[in-house]
Amino acid sequence: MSIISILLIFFILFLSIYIIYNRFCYFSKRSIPCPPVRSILFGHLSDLWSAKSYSEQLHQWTQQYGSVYGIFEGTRPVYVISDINFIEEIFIKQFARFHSRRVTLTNRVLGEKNFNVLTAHISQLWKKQRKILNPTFSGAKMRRLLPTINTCVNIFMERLTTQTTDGTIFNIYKIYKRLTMDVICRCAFGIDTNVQYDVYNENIYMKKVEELFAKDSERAFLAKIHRITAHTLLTNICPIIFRLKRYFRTKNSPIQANLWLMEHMHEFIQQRSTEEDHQKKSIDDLLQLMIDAVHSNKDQLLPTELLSNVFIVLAAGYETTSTALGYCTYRLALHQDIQEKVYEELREHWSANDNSYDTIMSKLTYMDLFVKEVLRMHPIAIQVVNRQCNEDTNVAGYDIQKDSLIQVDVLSVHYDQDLWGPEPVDEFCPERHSDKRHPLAFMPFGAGPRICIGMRFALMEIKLCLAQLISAYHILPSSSEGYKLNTEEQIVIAPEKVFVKLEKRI
Ligand code: HEM
Repeated sequence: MSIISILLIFFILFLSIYIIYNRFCYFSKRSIPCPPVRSILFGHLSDLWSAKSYSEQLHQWTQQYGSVYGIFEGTRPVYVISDINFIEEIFIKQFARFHSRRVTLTNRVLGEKNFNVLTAHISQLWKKQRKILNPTFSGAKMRRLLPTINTCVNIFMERLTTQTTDGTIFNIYKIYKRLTMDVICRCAFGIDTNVQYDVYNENIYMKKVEELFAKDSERAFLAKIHRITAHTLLTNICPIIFRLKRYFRTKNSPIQANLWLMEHMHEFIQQRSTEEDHQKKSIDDLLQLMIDAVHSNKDQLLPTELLSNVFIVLAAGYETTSTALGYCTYRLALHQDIQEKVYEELREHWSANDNSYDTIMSKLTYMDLFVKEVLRMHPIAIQVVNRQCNEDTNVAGYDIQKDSLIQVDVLSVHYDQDLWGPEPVDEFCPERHSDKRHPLAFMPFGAGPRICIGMRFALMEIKLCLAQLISAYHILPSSSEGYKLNTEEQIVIAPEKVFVKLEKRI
């Protein structure tokens, strides 16, 4: 080897080390604290992926490094924030510069034409979709869906009577999953999948959606590599490899389940478009509402965008809501006094025949405080509460470079004594929500213009189900001592199981 080649190799090596070193100085140059970097390839991702819980790890670092600190995804800087003013700047005041979330491998594989309102990272695209979809989730439209949800809850109650006899301990979370799947399939596509009666676990949609959530698709090997190459010249390499892999049909990955579901959702839309106008008029589901919204809007959605949004409603509406119901039930079993207060309120203001939207959403004020406290203590989908910086800017005195990422540490916000005192933040206390708090202190559904579009839908479903359940049954913990939940974090932070006993109220 000539001396020139050796020098060249050394030069390239030196230059690469210099560039990487320089990248890792991003936060120290800005006097922002940063945990030690243990992997020059993955940055802090190796710590986060090996931690039991991604969100707990961020929360732990916040306690060590403060309410604004930095970590690296590969060499990409990520601001982890729980400072309320910083959050307000990003999510509201400077939203135009932070309109998108992290772009994942799934987004890249599906491509721009398949973006939905959750994944769209191009401002115009997201704005157009959100504008078209917002009316679909309005209070008035939710009112129309309430009877359908009620039908599903009635089946749920029926299943409870046949599956449980007094005193039997059982995992109610499993039954909630079937309920929310039934609700979303009926409300979104008007189809009765019979999933609540599917005792042999044969429902294919249920199976595919479970696969979708079984593993965090962002932790698959290729997705991990994508996370570190996404903002380098190698950005397209992982999507290309994935497509090749798909060609050779690798089974059971969440992305495969995603593609399978998309292909089958397509059939529903096709079927709906062949129906006569007079048939469609009698249909009250989200799909039809979306189709109507598309036609009444001059910025039309592409058929692929419509499909992708139909899919995201199914995916986002299932796991999150069943998990919220699981946590609510756990808290009711644990705090019998609070359960009695919810029950008393129901006796006073609600009857099974009066399932009006206004009663459920406005009259049950203690139920509202209770659900809020559950979601404060058990926020579910907090990894998605992130924003990407699309233009260099200054936020609260910090210079933020284009392409860096902002991740909100929601756990630290929800457990901040200054925001949630004077009662200790580890105490379950629904009443604390009666006091006026900073609007961004409560972020289970995110915040700002990109807040969860299905929030109203989810709350309606949760409250209606709890109203029926608490009126009919006394919920008891499965054990009198050490009644605890084991949780695991994939895309959502979910309990493994929620064991309870039910006793019929007289
Ligand atoms: C308890 C239940 C739910 C929780 C905790 C939850 C949580 C969240 C969170 C944290 C976000 C991110 C918001 C942000 O970045 O600021 C989000 C976005 C979203 N959620 Fe939900 N969600 C729930 C139920 C639902 C339901 C039932 C649907 C649909 C029917 C839904 C559809 C969506 C969509 C489409 C987005 C993306 C909105 C956008 O980017 O414009 N979610 N959700």
